[in-house]
Amino acid sequence: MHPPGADVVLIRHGDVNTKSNTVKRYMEGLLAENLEALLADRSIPGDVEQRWNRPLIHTTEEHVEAATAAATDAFGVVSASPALTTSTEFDRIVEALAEIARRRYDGGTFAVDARRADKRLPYDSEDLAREGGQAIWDAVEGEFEPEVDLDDPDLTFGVEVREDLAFLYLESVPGPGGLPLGAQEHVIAMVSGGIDSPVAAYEMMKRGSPIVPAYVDLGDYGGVDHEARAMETVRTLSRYAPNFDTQVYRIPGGETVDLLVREMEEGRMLSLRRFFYRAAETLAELVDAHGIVTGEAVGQKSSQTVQNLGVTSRVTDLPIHRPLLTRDKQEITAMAREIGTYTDSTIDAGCNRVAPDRAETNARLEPLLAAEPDDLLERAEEAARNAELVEP
Ligand SMILES: Nc1ncnc2c1ncn2[C@@H]1O[C@H](COP(=O)(O)OP(=O)(O)OP(=O)(O)O)[C@@H](O)[C@H]1O
Repeated sequence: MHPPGADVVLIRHGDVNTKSNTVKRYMEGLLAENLEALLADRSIPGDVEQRWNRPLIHTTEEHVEAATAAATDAFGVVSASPALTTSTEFDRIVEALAEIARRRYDGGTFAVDARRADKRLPYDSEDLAREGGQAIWDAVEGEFEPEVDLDDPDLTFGVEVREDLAFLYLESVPGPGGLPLGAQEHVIAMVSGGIDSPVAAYEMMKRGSPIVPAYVDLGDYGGVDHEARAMETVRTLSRYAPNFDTQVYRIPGGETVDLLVREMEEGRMLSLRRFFYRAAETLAELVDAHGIVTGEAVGQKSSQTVQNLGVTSRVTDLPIHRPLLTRDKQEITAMAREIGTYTDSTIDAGCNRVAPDRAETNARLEPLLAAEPDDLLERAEEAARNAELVEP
């Protein structure tokens, strides 16, 4: 809910503030660029201004909620508030609080949360909270019995006074937090048609790494539905990163999967993982990416036991980032719903169809290498070099 006449979105960042001044300025610049791109992509009119130590979006009341929603999709943003700008004059702020109360406060408890950045102003935040609170009380008293609750109010009147402007707001909408996209180097995001991998990719984006999505075409074991689902999730992720390229590298894996199914039983899934990781490593070299991200979690599948992750990971020197490593499926599913990548389609395709009846859970490297096709890794490297770049 925004105050009547709201004309600005106040944006707060968190981890960016822990950086040195030079790094902070750089990251704030990235955040401003990303915010501009999000607004443009969604056709929301608004100007991003880099003021004090945080960005503002100047817009109109008609667009202030949409601009707030766009801002809280930007990585690095901890929260955003649609706000009304006033002068820093004490009486003007108090009067504006009373006006907001008349229009927006219709029962329950309230509190005033006032902050003053400029200590040279002739009043302090306690003066604002006291006089502002009284003005709010007086404004609504004829309609209902107002009540103050400083611990857990139903409605908080936020006031932030800066050097030459004050901002009044009624809510702080949470954003993802993290760091602005582009603050870290690219990583290869292994995306399947499943629930987990898009969430894992999102988590890396949240820490500032743009993704290079890679999908391994599993031939008859994948299929158009499987691929379509992977592409759809990448499209959803790209909405968070409109100024970054999210075309997908489709890596041909059908023939290798057929070979593994024909020639291997227990260790099949582990050799398939080794194929995936080596292909991702080769692709990373080609596109200058610096890591691989997957949706794996300890114990979620037989290929994801601690031993098996240990054995399969040795095929690459690149770090394999697994942001979901310790998460429960329920938690991952809830997150997928929140970021919009969840699909409840239950097509039986992908790695599940490749899995043998009796899968290895406690692999050792030497027997696995002895059992898998001799040219598995050459196949992976070649597949990555032959990857096709497709629009998601
Ligand atoms: N066809 C594929 N193309 C690219 N990466 C894949 C593919 N299949 C699996 N992966 C990667 O390997 C990880 C583990 O594979 P797993 O068999 O658990 O996938 P899934 O259950 O089909 O999908 P998800 O893990 O996304 O829910 C995935 O999270 C993903 O990062």
